[in-house]
Amino acid sequence: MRKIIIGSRKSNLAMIQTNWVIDRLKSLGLDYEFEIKEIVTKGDKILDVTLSKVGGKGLFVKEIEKAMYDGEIDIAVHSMKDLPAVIAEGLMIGAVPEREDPRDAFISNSGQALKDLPAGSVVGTSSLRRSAQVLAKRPDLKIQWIRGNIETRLRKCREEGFDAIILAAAGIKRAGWKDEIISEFLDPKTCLPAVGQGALGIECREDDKEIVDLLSKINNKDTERTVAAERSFLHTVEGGCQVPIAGYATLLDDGKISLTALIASPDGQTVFRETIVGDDPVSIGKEVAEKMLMQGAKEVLDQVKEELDL
Ligand SMILES: NCc1[nH]cc(CCC(=O)O)c1CC(=O)O
Repeated sequence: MRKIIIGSRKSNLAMIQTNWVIDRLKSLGLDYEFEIKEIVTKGDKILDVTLSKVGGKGLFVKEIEKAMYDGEIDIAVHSMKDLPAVIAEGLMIGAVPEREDPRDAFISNSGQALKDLPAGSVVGTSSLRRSAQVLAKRPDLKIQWIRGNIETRLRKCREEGFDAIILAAAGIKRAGWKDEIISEFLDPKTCLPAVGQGALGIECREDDKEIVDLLSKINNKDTERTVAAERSFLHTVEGGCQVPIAGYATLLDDGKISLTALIASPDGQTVFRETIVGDDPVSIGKEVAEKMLMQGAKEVLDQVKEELDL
């Protein structure tokens, strides 16, 4: 019997996600044993600067990928939205299970919705994507950077002068918090989710056929296709840095994919938003990206990268 070793960051959410995947794999009833190996990443160590300044995506994955190359672990469970658009050579996403709620959750101390918050209220987030979209709707609010895991942010929200914070609904739900702590589920029209938000990406070595085969059994085709469209958009526009970019795709009744993409300036004053419908995820992602870049989103992105010194 093969023992499969799964690498995980030690945060509460990472462990919950890893255990969720292990349960899914165990329920297949195959003869495997599973063990979790904790891995500390650079993103877990750096807590004092905004993520966008220290390299954004990839920060949570490098050490995990090294452990995979070294054969220390066989599988790694990632939040899809933390994965860079390009997966490291020799590794692959073996499964994208069914997506959790992709929306952002607005949590205010008063219980008020985003539109009802008094002018000058302080909203905590460390995501340029969220802050740009909040400021686009409510330029009268103040954004204050906040870091830490879900529990830390919820505590800081109450204790450190914030009026509200924004977190991914998926993380809150997976971590076992009740919907009642959420003041408002932000509609994708108000705050378009991050590429891959709410989905997990399960990484493995390409040449480990046994694991590739095993993971394919917990893949969800619909989630895989929609997330692939979002990631194709990300891949075409980005080049590895943290900018106010959002992408969210859904499946239509006729089987086509509808992909909405957004690129904004950090102050929310300039927003490019496009929806495109098609069959092939990779082509529509590329197409929507090229369209937006041509319409002027390229200048916005270049400006952001310059300001962040990327
Ligand atoms: N960048 C942090 C991160 N990466 C994945 C999640 C959880 C939700 C998900 O799977 O998208 C979160 C927390 C958050 O954004 O509130």
